[in-house]
Amino acid sequence: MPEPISPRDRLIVALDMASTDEAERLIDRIGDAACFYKIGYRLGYAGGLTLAERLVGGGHKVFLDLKLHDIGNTVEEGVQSLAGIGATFLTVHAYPQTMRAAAAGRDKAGTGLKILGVTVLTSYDDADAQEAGYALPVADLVAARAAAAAAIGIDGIVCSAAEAAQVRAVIGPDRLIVTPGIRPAGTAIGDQKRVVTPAEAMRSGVDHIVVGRPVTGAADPRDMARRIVDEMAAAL
Ligand SMILES: O=C(O)c1cc(=O)[nH]c(=O)n1[C@@H]1O[C@H](COP(=O)(O)O)[C@@H](O)[C@H]1O
Repeated sequence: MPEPISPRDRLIVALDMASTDEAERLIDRIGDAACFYKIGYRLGYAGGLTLAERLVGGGHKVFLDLKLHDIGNTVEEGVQSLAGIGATFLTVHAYPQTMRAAAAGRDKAGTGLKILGVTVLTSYDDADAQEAGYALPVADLVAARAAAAAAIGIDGIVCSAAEAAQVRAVIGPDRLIVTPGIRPAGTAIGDQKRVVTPAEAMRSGVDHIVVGRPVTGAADPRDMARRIVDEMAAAL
């Protein structure tokens, strides 16, 4: 069975900010209320990879959310380059060829970096999936991609907590489930469609939740991070 994860380690704050200065100011304000940060497109393309190394050096955990998807050789080599940063997680889109290449890059690098397969984005509902050419309902597509990820040896799955129970049944107890689309009660949903509260996510067997705007846009981000951690702790 996997090691127990503390409620604070379960919260991953998405640093979707325009600059590393802005991100570092937010991390200072949050203080010890969080220790795990996600760097995605916005910050990653604005100096975020250098910040990632600094954060790892300072004892934080980092999730590189770069959602790689390309020909196999490019993905494998990209993963090998990123593995040296010392991040805990890296995302790739959950297409079998892409996941096999990412697993090969991870294994060649041997740094302990874990690969997460992004199944179906939490901003998609069934109509969005249909528009993109998929006949399956989102939940079935998520389960199929999670099964492929597990068979390939991917370390964890990104999906909505709404599908966590179905995904857990497919991937077993040892792989991770990481869920964005988290909205504490009373916070704005924005462009997300498959949203779940922190407590519901814990009750459905999720390992980590990713929270961006509800924390980064809060009047008091430290207080919001603490409330989310407390809500998870009470639900576990
Ligand atoms: O891979 C991700 O992290 C991700 C996958 C997904 O399906 N949905 C999703 O929202 N994300 C990311 O999770 C974060 C959610 O941010 P908020 O909607 O502001 O909480 C963003 O940085 C997204 O890029």
